[in-house]
Amino acid sequence: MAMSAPDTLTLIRPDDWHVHLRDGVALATTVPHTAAQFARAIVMPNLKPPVTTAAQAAAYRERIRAAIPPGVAFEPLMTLYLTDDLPPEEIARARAAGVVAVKLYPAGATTNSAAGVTDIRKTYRTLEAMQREGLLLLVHGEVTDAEIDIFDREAVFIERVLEPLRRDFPALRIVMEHITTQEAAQYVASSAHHLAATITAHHLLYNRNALFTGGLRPHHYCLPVLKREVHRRALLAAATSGDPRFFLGTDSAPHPASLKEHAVGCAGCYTAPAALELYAEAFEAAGALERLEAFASLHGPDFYGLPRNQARITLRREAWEVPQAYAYGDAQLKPLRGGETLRWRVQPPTGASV
Ligand SMILES: NC(=O)N[C@@H](CC(=O)O)C(=O)O
Ligand SMILES: [Zn+2]
Ligand SMILES: [Zn+2]
Repeated sequence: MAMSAPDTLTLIRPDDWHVHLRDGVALATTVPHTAAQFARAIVMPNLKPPVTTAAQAAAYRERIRAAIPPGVAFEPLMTLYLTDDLPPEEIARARAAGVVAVKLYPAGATTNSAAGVTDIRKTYRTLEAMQREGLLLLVHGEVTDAEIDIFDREAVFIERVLEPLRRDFPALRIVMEHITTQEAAQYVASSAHHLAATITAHHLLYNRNALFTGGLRPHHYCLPVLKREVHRRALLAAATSGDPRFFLGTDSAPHPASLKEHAVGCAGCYTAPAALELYAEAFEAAGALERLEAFASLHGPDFYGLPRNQARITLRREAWEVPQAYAYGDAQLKPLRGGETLRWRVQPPTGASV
């Protein structure tokens, strides 16, 4: 990594291996933010209705491309949404259309997961096709059983779902998305092959106290929910370890402010406008800024079997205030840290209002 001065950090342009861009008018806000920082992004398929066919993924990719600002290089990498009856035949079509992965949402686990998988065994023929065709499986790794405490759902998922799944599909490449616990970090770090994990900036920066500091903080609510400090530290250690199984996935997940600040508030933190700055803050606090490039720009493409990017991006130590809100169609979208000052800034600045 070129670190010409401690106040400047230049790295290969990163990719975001887990992002929600939504659809329709939302794309005018989300796509410029993500494309300003990231060369590529794995685009989540949990639209309403979900993206379940190769043709839908290709059409969605065109809508995203139409929202990329002129002169900006950005490639959306598309995913399909796994359901109990996603036909195995769709996998070859998906691969031919450039789809790189399929996303497993246990039914009821998170936003727009109602159409998700009710029993993993129902998807086995499709998983076989994925293993054969080389598509990755991305997982939201939480069980949904009402009797399992929300803070334990990730660890129980590993034991009950992921471990048997990996035994049954030893050649399937799996990414445990947005891991939040020490158990998940240890499980991934101790797995010999075909398993990796993404980590969000907010799970590196906050523990569950952030949900209740001075009152209920809906903009810190996401799924999997923030955990204890011991878990945050384990995630930070994993992200900064240099272990190629861990890489960047923001899980930037926009919702209108009115639905976040609501009696039944939506889960998701909007971090895209300052994503790299937030990661830089977390890595710097761990004394590991020199490890940011591998986590943000190298490990992801290596695991996905895609080329590393050529272009570079520079962060400068510069105080700037994150806008309180962005226009989001007719609604308002409040980013994480809105109205607060960050100490790193991507050059040229990207977090401005759209
Ligand atoms: N992370 C979240 O809290 N929300 C995501 C869904 C998800 O990634 O689980 C969303 O789509 O809003
Ligand atoms: Zn998720
Ligand atoms: Zn997500």
